Amino acid sequence: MNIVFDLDGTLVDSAPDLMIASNKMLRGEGLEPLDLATITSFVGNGLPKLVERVLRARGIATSQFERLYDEVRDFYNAAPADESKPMPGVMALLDKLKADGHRLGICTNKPEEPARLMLNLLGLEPYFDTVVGGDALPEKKPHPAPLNLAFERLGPGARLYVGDSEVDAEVALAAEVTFAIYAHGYRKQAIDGLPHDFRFDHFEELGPIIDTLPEAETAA
Ligand SMILES: O=C(O)COP(=O)(O)O
Ligand SMILES: [Mg+2]
Repeated sequence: MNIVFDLDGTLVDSAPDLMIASNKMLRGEGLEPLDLATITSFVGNGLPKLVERVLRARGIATSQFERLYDEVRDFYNAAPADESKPMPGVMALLDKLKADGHRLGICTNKPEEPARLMLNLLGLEPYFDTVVGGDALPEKKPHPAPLNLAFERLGPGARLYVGDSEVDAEVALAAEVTFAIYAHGYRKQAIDGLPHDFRFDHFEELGPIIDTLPEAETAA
């Protein structure tokens, strides 16, 4: 079947490098760094939105956005995977899914350039037939267009989306695809309040869930 994954907080614990890039920018402005929990709470709506939230948290005028966004982006593109790691069990799951013949894709709100760099540095890129980044289309998740594009690129077949956040629950609903939510990502609300078909606490639980899904039917 066709399986599309979210990236930050789902496949990869990526917040540490987002924090480092943001804090390099803040240090350059003579401002205090932000901690990991704060930066983690800013992830999920794309890098421009994260930078916007960083500026707001440190009382920086929005007129400075373009210059400071470029700084964070350049710091991040230079080191997107120094401290970031695949979530526990991800590599074993991807090996199994590839061996079982599934087609895999990524739909992330992270811009495509750092997304691909990070995947490459972590050895994840070969598993994926497509990567749709947050700057691939004018719309970002939770708009269904990027997720639909990822599935269209994978071709016909049953569809499963795997993500970690409010944004992912919303986009799955909008795109009318089966949704599995990872319980230990960057979500802010309780899982029970988010629409989902499956939840899992460890990636070793996801293989058996996928094995129960019908292969043939094409999602609407
Ligand atoms: O907010 C981001 O930049 C990326 O987040 P996502 O991979 O969870 O979509
Ligand atoms: Mg995510």
